Amino acid sequence: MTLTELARLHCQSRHGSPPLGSLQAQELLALLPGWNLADGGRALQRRLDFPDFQRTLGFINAVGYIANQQDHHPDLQAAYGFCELTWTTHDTGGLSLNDFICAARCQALIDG
Ligand SMILES: C[C@H](O)[C@H](O)[C@H]1CNC2=NC(N)=NC(=O)C2=N1
Repeated sequence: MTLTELARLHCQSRHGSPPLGSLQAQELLALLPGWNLADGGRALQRRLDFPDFQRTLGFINAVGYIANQQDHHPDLQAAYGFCELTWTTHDTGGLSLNDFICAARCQALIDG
């Protein structure tokens, strides 16, 4: 799979599914340069830096649009010039393909 193909997938309900294994997570992580696993492999994370608050907020709004469209929602930490995105799947207690799909869609916002 390529990053573009990953970003074209759609999130699905993961209720009752087990989290991804670490091998699958590592394979998907390889498609997303700049992203890291966090929380003992239960989350996917990236910090994005922006020159000002307006652009930080603009990015967060675009992420919010994706999250509502995909019904998959990130944990967000932000300040004037950065946003840290953390994707994890509450329904599985760890990572799912949904986290990688949403990270790829957010990455596409930056890469164009
Ligand atoms: C009912 C609804 O589809 C679920 O609660 C969705 C909503 N957004 C979600 N977001 C995240 N990050 N994990 C989930 O398991 C999740 N579940």
